[in-house]
Amino acid sequence: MNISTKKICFIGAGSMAEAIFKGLVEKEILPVQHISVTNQQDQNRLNELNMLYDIQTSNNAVIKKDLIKQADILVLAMKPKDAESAFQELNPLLNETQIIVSVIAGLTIETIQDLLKTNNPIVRTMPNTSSSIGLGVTGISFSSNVNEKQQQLSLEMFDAIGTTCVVPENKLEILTGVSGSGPAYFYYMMEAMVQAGVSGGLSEEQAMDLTKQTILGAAHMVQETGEHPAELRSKVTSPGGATAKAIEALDSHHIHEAVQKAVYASAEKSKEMGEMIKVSLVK
Ligand SMILES: NC(=O)C1=CN([C@@H]2O[C@H](COP(=O)(O)OP(=O)(O)OC[C@H]3O[C@@H](n4cnc5c(N)ncnc54)[C@H](OP(=O)(O)O)[C@@H]3O)[C@@H](O)[C@H]2O)C=CC1
Ligand SMILES: O=C(O)[C@@H]1CCC=N1
Repeated sequence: MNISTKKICFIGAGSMAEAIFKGLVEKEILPVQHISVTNQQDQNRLNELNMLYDIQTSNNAVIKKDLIKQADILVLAMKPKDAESAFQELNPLLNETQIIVSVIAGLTIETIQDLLKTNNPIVRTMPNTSSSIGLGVTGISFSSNVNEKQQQLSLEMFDAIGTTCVVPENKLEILTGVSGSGPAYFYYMMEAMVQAGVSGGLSEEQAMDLTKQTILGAAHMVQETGEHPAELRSKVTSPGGATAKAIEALDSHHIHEAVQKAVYASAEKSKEMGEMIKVSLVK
C-alpha cells in the first residue's frame, strides 16, 4: 500500500485539518486531486482552501456524500462537541474498508465506534499544527481491527509531515498535554520574551528575530548534540552569572511546576472532553 494512490477526505476544515493537508500538499505526498475537504457550513473557508491548495472542497450535501464515499481514508477533524452530529451524518455513507483517522482530542476509539455504529478500522491520533511545515509530531493508537497494511498506510501519512509516536491509547491524553498543545507553550514563552525585549528598548523586529533564532537554536542543539536539556542548560548558566539570576527568577515563580501543571491540565481537559461525549451517549 502506498499513500500516494489513496484518496483522503477531511471532515472539518479548521486549523488542524489545514495543517495536515498543507503538509501533504506541499511535500507532494499525494496528488491534490486525491485530497478533499468538507465542513459544516463555512463556504468562505472552503473557497479559501480551494484557492490556496487546489484541493477539492465542498459542503454541498450531494457532493459531500460523493467525496466521503470515494475516500479510502476519512479524517475526522471537528471539535469534540461536534463529533456526535457529524458522525450521525457519516454513518450511512461509510463502507467497511475505509480507514477512519480521528484527530479529535479525548475521543476514545470505543466512543468513535459507538458513535459511528460501524466496525471500520480506527486510527486515533494526536498531531500538532507544526505538521503544516513537515515538522509535526503525531501520537497514534490503533483499534484492534487495524491490519498491518492499514497501520503502515497511516504511519506513512503522518511520517510524511513530521514524526510519529505509536502509544497505547491510555497514553494519548498525556501525549496531548506534551505535544498536541505543546507548540502553544513555546509561543507563549516567545510572546513573553519579545515583550520583555521591547520593554527593554529593542525594536519589535529585533526582539522577534532574537527570540525566534534562540528557540530554533535551542531545539536544534537538543536534537543534534543528543545532550539532555538539563546538561545544555548548565552550559548556558555560568556560575554566579546572568542566566543563573534568570533561572532563579523563573524558579521563584515556580515555572517548572507551572509547565508541568499546564501539561496535566491539557491532558485532563482532553479526557474530560471525551468523557462528556461518552456521557451524552449513555443518556
Ligand atoms: N488545533 C490544534 O492544534 C489541534 C487540534 N486537534 C483536534 O482537531 C480538531 C479540530 O480542531 P481545530 O482544527 O483547531 O478546530 P476548528 O474550530 O479550527 O475547526 C473545526 C472544523 O470542524 C468543522 N465542523 C464542525 N461540525 C462539523 C460537521 N458536523 N461536519 C463537518 N465538519 C464540521 C467546522 O466547520 P464550520 O466552520 O463550517 O462549522 C470547522 O471546519 C479538534 O477535535 C481538536 O481536538 C488535535 C491536535 C492539535
Ligand atoms: O486545544 C485543543 O483542544 C486541541 C488539542 C491539542 C491542541 N489543540
